[in-house]
Amino acid sequence: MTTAHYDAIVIGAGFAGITAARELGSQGKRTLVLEAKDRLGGRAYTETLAGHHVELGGAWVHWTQPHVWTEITRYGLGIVPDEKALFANFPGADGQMKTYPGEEVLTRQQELLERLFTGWEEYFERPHDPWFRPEKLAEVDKLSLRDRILELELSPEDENLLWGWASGESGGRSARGALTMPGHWWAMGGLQLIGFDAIFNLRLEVGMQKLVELMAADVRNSELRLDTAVKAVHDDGAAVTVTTASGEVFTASTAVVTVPVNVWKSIEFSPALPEPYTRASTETIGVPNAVKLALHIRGDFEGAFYAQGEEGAAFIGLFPHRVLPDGTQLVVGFCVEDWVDVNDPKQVEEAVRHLEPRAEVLDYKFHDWGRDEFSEGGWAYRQPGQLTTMREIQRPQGRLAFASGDMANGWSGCVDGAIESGIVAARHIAGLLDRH
Ligand SMILES: Cc1cc2nc3c(=O)[nH]c(=O)nc-3n(C[C@H](O)[C@H](O)[C@H](O)COP(=O)(O)OP(=O)(O)OC[C@H]3O[C@@H](n4cnc5c(N)ncnc54)[C@H](O)[C@@H]3O)c2cc1C
Repeated sequence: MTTAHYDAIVIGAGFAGITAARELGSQGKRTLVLEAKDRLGGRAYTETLAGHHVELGGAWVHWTQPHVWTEITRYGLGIVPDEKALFANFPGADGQMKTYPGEEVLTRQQELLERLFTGWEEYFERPHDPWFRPEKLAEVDKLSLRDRILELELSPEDENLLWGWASGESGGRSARGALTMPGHWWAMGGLQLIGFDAIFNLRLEVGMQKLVELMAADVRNSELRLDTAVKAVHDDGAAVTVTTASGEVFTASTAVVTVPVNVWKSIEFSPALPEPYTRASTETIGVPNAVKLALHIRGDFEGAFYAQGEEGAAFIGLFPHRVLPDGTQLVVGFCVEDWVDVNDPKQVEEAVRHLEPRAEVLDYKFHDWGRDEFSEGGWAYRQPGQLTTMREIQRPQGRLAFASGDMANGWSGCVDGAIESGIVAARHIAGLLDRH
């Protein structure tokens, strides 16, 4: 049993946790960071495939994302764009996969996205304060992406350009995803396509996990324990006691809980968390069945491509990443339901070939975020109604503050939002410590 006393215990060492620890350390507060995995980064997870960095978690960043861009500037990191798609495969009007010239179909898809968000400036007048116009938010927060696409009364071919996108981002079904999720990103990106589209293209040369490691190296007054899963958190009003899965006990004046929202329900909090917290965790914000794959492929075609399946496809999309000098390429795939066993290379190849029949899979790496007990889901993608109540789950409880990229005010669902959320939680905790 360990009894050392800290100012704050930070639970989780993803971007939110490391940011909170760095903020608190810079103000002279002593922290203990407890991380369940054997590495930093959480949903930022960089691997190597065919000799190149590939991201199995968060990948894309952009200068319109103020918090992550500050870190990129601070550490002087380079960025690389993904390969531009020369052709794109989508389901055509009859539902069968069809190849289009890349530029033509992607422009058409973008025009449809513009229609989806026409007039959207009314809803998020101040994007970093999504509740600024509550009466307007109430009008749209109840809608799913499916509701809005059906409202547009598009031709079957145009609808098919959107179903794969909408269902993929939503985590399997376009009826699951709240329209306000991409709508808020649209507002954050300057209420225009260019700002929205830009967040799906640039990655860090050194890999996303390296950024969190650089930030962690700058955390002062702190101890870090990896392989230390937290099982219980008790706030007795005077101090916080944290018990780990192996039975170790740590105490501190406060704690910052930065595990994903979906994981809250798996930790015993006493007193119990208020109902909105348990509801959000049980309903899920992070998409429940997210598998991300990095694939090394070759095929009898020139250049990079983009492919998007129909709603319900085994792989919801293939995104171009890098064409290698030998003509083979790295692509990224997402699988959002249990329709394919990603441990089985034959099933993976079949799913890839549904989207691009000429592709041959040489090798691949993946991470199943849904089955990962320390994330219980992938990227955050709220469901209808969840934005209206999100503010309730941001509130500190007693000596606990909560931080997560899943519930940021700004770029929720992104690394940027995780950093924002870590800063806000640390500010609250530092204030609490200073007052006592
Ligand atoms: C497949 C995928 C693709 C994505 N793509 C992008 C993208 O392109 N761009 C972008 O900006 N964002 C993207 N995201 C989202 C982004 O990765 C997350 O928003 C961000 O990394 C979340 O950071 P966090 O610190 O809030 O949570 P996490 O990174 O999940 O950190 C939480 C930490 O808590 C730890 N933990 C959990 N339970 C316990 C416990 N019981 N005890 C101790 N520790 C525990 C976890 O191991 C983890 O390290 C993506 C996410 C996924 C999964």
